[in-house]
Amino acid sequence: MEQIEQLRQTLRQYEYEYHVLDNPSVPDAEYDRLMNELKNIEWQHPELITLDSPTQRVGAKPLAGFAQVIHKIPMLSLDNAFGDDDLDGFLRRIESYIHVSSSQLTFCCEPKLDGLAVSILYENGLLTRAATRGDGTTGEDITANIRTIRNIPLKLNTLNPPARLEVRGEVFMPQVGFNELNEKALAKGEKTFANPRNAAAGSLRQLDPKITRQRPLIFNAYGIGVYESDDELPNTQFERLQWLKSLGIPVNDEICLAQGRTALLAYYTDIQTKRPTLGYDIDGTVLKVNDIALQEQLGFISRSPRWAIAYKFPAQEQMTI
Ligand SMILES: Cc1ccc(Cn2cc(C(N)=O)ccc2=O)c(C)c1
Repeated sequence: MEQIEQLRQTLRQYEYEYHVLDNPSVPDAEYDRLMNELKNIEWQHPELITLDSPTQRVGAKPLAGFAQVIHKIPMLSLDNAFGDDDLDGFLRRIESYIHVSSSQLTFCCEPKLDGLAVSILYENGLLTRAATRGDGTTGEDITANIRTIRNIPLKLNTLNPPARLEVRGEVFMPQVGFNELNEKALAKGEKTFANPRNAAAGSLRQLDPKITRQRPLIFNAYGIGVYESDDELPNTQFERLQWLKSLGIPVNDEICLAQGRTALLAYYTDIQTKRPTLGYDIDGTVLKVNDIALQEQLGFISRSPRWAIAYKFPAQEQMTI
């Protein structure tokens, strides 16, 4: 591999360690030195610049507007009729539909991140397009802004990438970053955001990626949309998320498997207990039937899946300031 690609791969590895594993192997100054070295080489030889170079995270100029993106596979939102249902209603519907006791069913359980759902498309391993959920069918093209989020890889960490992989997940802003952003905005007499979710939404809807780049945004994947490859995907939700992780895509650390009602309640309670210490806003948990074939058999009730609910916490009493 030629020297410049070796340098890029090293920088990708350092970014992965720092932004995804939160465990850098080199000091910031060393990363900075190598990044400046790459920038100099590309400055002298612009013809060598590639879409997936670590230097290509910030778009050149602000957009005039956002193009529309049609989602081939609708992006569902769990906040609908059956979304935040009670657990027993959810389990009963499954049992009566596929005649299996819920005590025999394994669920993939994850925290319900309070951010913005996005779709990120990788073609032959390169990040080529990203979009908001929008109304589930039509979203906005926010590729330039998504490329600035440091824990989102511009290139998948695999020697044989799928022809097409659409990664779905949540972009959110940690509470510390949110508070710092609002303090800075106050100091500059700019508008502040009501909560981290609004701050994340506002940051992704910036027409200038240089502004988005300065916002402390984090991405966590929770699913797969379009997939085109000679290889099959794993058969369960949990294994698919592990596979995404192996490609360098960040997945939340609180995701676990639980079998049966008691284990589901234990997960729900565990996350509720952890909630104040996570460092980011969540508004409950998302419980999904783990087996993909079962998910497909269960399908959807009108627009909401029979195989998943957002099992949310009681609304928190509003802060009185
Ligand atoms: C000057 C400078 C450069 C880089 C960083 C943060 N950081 C560090 C690494 C690293 N150590 O592998 C990788 C990516 C990255 O973004 C800071 C805070 C300041």
